Amino acid sequence: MKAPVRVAVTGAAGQIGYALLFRIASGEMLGKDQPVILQMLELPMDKAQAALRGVMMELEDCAFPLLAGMVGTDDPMVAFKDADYALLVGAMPRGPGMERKDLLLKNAEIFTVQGKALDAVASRDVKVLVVGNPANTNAYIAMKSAPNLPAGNFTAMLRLDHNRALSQLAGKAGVAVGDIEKFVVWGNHSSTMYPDYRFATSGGKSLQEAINDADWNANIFIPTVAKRGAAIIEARGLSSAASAANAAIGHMRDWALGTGGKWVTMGVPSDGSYGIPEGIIYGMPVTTANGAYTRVEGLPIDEFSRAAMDKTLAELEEERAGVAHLL
Ligand SMILES: NC(=O)c1ccc[n+]([C@@H]2O[C@H](COP(=O)([O-])OP(=O)(O)OC[C@H]3O[C@@H](n4cnc5c(N)ncnc54)[C@H](O)[C@@H]3O)[C@@H](O)[C@H]2O)c1
Ligand SMILES: O=C(O)C[C@H](O)C(=O)O
Repeated sequence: MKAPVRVAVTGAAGQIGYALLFRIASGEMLGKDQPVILQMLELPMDKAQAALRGVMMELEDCAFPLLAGMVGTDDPMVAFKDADYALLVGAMPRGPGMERKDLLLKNAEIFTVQGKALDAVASRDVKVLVVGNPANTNAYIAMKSAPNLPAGNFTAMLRLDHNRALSQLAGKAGVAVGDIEKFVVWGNHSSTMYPDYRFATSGGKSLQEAINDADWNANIFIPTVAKRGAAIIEARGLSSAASAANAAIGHMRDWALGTGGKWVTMGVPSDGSYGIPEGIIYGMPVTTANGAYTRVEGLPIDEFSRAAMDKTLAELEEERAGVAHLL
């Protein structure tokens, strides 16, 4: 049996937390041979702490063989102590009629505090996934608040957008969702994101050639993926939770265990490629192996894509300027 690893989850008693923790404890994220210690953070309020105690009772009642320990706390310094993985979920969700960036100033402070705590006490190799919105800029805030950790340890979740797009593409092209490769969502987890299937294949055949419909791309596909979060809020009255947890599991599993050459989308600090200024947390195609991600480099960017990539970049730069005073 492997030695246990420490997985910190914030917002553990929230909607996503409830859909996430049981899957981590069952081995779906890090493998069926990897014991985990769950370190769960909630707000220092009676209601939140009571809800967290309830979640911990339920985790106990599952008798997961891989659950080697649990910590429930309201202190980030306890939750992140020696953490190997940190899933930063706890933040306010948006409601109907809001954009995710409307949450920025409400949620920003969470990520300065948690970035500092990660910097102080987490494993130096901690893999951080920011889910709480606006995810890219919150990841940027956490990264900047943790100067002693490698910037590359901080990522934002665009995997839900990636998965949403795969299902739309599979439906349109009449292919199996699991056969689609070389797809990416560029930029911000917001309505400016750019889902891009120019390079995508299914069974080795080009999806762009199979679909061959520029109007569908611009007027149906891109807006459907970009506005899917809002459509779910409209339908449920609450933002996505099970699909968000599923995306978080996929993001972390791939980062830890590798994609075997397959592309996935991760929000990662730019290295300056594709004209994206260094440090901006931007959705990019990556492959992963041996616990590290590698950006897919050298893809051709046509005029339509350049405009879309610049638009989502401009929004990220605006968000960054809006939190500069906190960093
Ligand atoms: N990136 C994505 O694709 C994606 C997808 C879905 C949701 N989200 C975002 O994830 C976040 C959580 O969504 P949810 O539906 O689980 O919300 P929720 O309100 O159900 O749960 C959030 C939990 O976080 C806790 N919390 C708040 N501040 C905290 C802090 N400082 N420390 C620890 N815990 C804290 C709250 O008490 C609550 O229990 C929201 O910001 C939402 O917009 C992102
Ligand atoms: O849309 C939201 O506010 C929640 C989440 O980011 C989503 O994409 O479902």
